[in-house]
Amino acid sequence: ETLINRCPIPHELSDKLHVDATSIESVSTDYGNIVHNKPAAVLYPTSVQDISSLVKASFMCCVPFGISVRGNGHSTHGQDMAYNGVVVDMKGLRDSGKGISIDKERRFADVGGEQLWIDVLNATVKEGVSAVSWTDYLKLSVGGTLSNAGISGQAFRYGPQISNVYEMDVVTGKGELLTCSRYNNSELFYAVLGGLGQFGIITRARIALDTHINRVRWTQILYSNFSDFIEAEEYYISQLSENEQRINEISYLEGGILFDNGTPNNWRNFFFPPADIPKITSLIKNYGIIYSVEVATTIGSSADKHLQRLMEGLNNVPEYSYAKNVSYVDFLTRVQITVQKNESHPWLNIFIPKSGISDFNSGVFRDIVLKQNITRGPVLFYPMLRDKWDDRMSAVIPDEDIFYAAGILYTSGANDWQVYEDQNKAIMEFCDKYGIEVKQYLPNYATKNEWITHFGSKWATFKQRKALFDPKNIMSPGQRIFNYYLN
Ligand SMILES: Cc1cc2nc3c(=O)[nH]c(=O)nc-3n(C[C@H](O)[C@H](O)[C@H](O)COP(=O)(O)OP(=O)(O)OC[C@H]3O[C@@H](n4cnc5c(N)ncnc54)[C@H](O)[C@@H]3O)c2cc1C
Repeated sequence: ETLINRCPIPHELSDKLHVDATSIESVSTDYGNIVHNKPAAVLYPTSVQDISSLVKASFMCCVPFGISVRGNGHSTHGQDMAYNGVVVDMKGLRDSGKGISIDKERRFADVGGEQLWIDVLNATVKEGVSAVSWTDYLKLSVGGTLSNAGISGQAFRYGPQISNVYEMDVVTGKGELLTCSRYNNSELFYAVLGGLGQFGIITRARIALDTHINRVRWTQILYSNFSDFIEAEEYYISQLSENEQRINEISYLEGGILFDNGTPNNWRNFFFPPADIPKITSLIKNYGIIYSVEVATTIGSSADKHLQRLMEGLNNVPEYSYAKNVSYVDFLTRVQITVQKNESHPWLNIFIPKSGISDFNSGVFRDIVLKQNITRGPVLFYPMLRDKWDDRMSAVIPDEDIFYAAGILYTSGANDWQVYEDQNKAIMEFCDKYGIEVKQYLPNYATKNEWITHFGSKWATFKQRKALFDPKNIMSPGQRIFNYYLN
């Protein structure tokens, strides 16, 4: 018998709660294809009221059942699952075709938590506006990225996506629907942003917009030397990070590490011209590792001016650079992914304090990743500024003004993901041994003590907020923070 059978479920949900094998299977795996957990049922809500009724039913029950939200299933370690509980598949709400409303004058969009960023982009661009902070890949749900942070090459300037939210509607772990912002129910607002789904379900977020820029210059500059690469990245962000007015200017910067593991056009739709690929491949073979700075700027803007300096060279001239002009929509949709059925994705995403990046380069990129030579997939490495994040939010970042986001985005066969997880473990152990205080992004831990260490000084507040908004530990059990013993 499953827990849900012991709880009275409101009559109006009976058609929307599915227990058939196809529905159960569809939410028992995720992008990672590593963890597989079956829920007792899947809810396909057609209204916010459905979500609230379900959470209330669990909350009122003597033995509550766990409830997870599946935005678009792009977790890598079962964070979106609910063993023996109920998964709320937000697809149900998305299918209703509503959920994005734009206020062009006041520069914001009210967006359902179930909406995908690609749909937000398409809807806003039609009105000549768009969001300021993005993720690399856009088939992610608004609720899913706001529960983590939502990062990409715009974050150094505009902050992560969680820094660009004005207001939200949230169904808490008690089933109440509350509106929250910095000024109203602020404790809930800060808890939910970066809160790993622990406090409730985001059903609406009010997102900051700016004028949509039609075209950008998209540039990639290659360095053979780590310090030149870092100097270039930090030069660019230091020139542009001030609170300049956001008008009419795009500036995006990400860094990547190129290994000799396939095509240097990894992940990106199309970047280097085919004729140049042999030259780039031989550069990589020559050096073992090539560092790449990828920039997008509004053509003719001050960002473009700083880019010119990079192309000409700071202390050293780059090995290679390539630029083309594209529409901003083409740029934002550059990451196109097709997933093969037998693939797993044991990804590791971490934030590294600036003081540790040089050791990280030699100890991790050179001594672990290059030597083991199992990494097939993009490796990202780019800087962020702490002051673009709000420390009152649940998201956890290193305690230094500049820190780097590293993403080691493996693709493995279905059965050999453990080899990659072992490499991830070796990376974390290296950082631990050399005192590099990294923080996992999209965190995944097996024990409560590891979670306590992860949250550090934020743990007490996180726990307090959990007691306030989800006192029965109903929400997002797949994250294994408060009910880690379940999976
Ligand atoms: C191919 C790919 C590319 C990615 N690129 C980026 C990137 O560039 N930048 C970046 O920051 N991240 C990136 N991610 C990570 C991604 O942001 C997270 O995995 C995110 O959780 C996925 O969104 P989703 O909608 O698929 O969430 P799901 O996997 O469906 O849900 C994950 C968890 O998020 C929480 N959640 C989801 N919806 C809600 C809601 N409405 N209310 C409250 N909590 C909710 C819940 O805890 C849920 O269990 C990428 C992931 C993949 C697979």
